[in-house]
Amino acid sequence: MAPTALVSILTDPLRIVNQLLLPHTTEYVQIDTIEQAHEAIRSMKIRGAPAIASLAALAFAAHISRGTDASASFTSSPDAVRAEVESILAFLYTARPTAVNLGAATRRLTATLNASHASGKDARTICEDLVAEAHKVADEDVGRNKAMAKWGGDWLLGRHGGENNLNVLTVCNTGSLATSVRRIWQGTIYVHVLGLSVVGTALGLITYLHETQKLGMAYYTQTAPYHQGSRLTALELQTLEIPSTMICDTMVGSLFQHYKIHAVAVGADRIAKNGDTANKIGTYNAAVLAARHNIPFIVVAPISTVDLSLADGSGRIPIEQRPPIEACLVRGAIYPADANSSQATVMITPPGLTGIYNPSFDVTPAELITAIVTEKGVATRQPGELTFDLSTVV
Ligand SMILES: CSC[C@H]1O[C@H](OP(=O)(O)O)[C@H](O)[C@@H]1O
Repeated sequence: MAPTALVSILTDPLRIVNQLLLPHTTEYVQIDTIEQAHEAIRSMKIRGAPAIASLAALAFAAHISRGTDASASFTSSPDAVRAEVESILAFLYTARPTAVNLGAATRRLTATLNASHASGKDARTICEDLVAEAHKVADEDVGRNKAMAKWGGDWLLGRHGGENNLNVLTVCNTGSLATSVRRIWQGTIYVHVLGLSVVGTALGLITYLHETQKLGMAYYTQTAPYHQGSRLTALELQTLEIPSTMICDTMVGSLFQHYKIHAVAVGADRIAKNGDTANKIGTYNAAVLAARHNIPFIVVAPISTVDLSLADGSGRIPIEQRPPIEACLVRGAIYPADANSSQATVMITPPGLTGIYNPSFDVTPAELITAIVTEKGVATRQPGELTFDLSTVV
């Protein structure tokens, strides 16, 4: 029974659901300041490349709006606005290094600032332009996710000759919790309302197959150590009653040996010009095994994830090294858990353990990727080519 939408009756301008506590605890965190937005991204209370960019944009918009309402010092002149905006965007950009969407959003808002400033607008008008653009950053996600889901789903169905009951593996979480779902409730803004239909990127493709009666089974990896799969993808697929099977990260090879898998579909945090793709740690493993088993490997991500300034991903994509302690802990509930279970964090390693490698992402070379899907369409490599020409999908 899908739960009804858990909507927080809010009296504050901006809140997010704290994804560190899902699925056992649904807690909304109030984001009042740029610093709180930075901390929420850094600590992964909110995560997912597009969702990170949307929160940054909405927190930025709230800050600017409050400033103009309170006639803050930075609204005294266009130059004062510029100084404030550049400082805020530079700070937000430092929250997490790998996902390019955050950087794309800050560059987009900087472009709006420069255009408004250069056109001689007064301080308040520049601020209004910035707030409008920031809201667009947050609101564009849902429409483009639906477009990607259809492009990718139709491409895969075409690849399999109209076969029904496709089995698709995904890694990490790429549903509505990783993208932007902004709702206005009684005049306030909130991001992520549980129970809403999952769209997302790769999980959007899976949802599209389900909604068109073409999905057999959605497989997903637990995705340790944050457990985006066990905690978030499991919650989203259960909520929408999509047939799904969870596997441990180490089981991808066995799954491919013993079950018919029609595709692997994953999201992305940064795609280089040649198609090399940074995504959640474990994605490269799945890509190597998919190639070994001749399984199509599909990357689904919005255009804002493509970084054309990078020729390729070899050594050029910053890979976030998360705190070692995060690989020693598991967040969940005391077993047996039920709907009223309270949150628990358990250490699984000996106290004081040292020597821990904990990269949050890896890079999958373009040659292991079969298709890259954006809201503009599907790119595939030309026969014999090891890299992509992404010009048709950006
Ligand atoms: C819709 S893209 C989500 C993308 O972000 C995840 O990383 P994290 O949970 O650390 O933000 C993962 O790489 C997903 O593919």
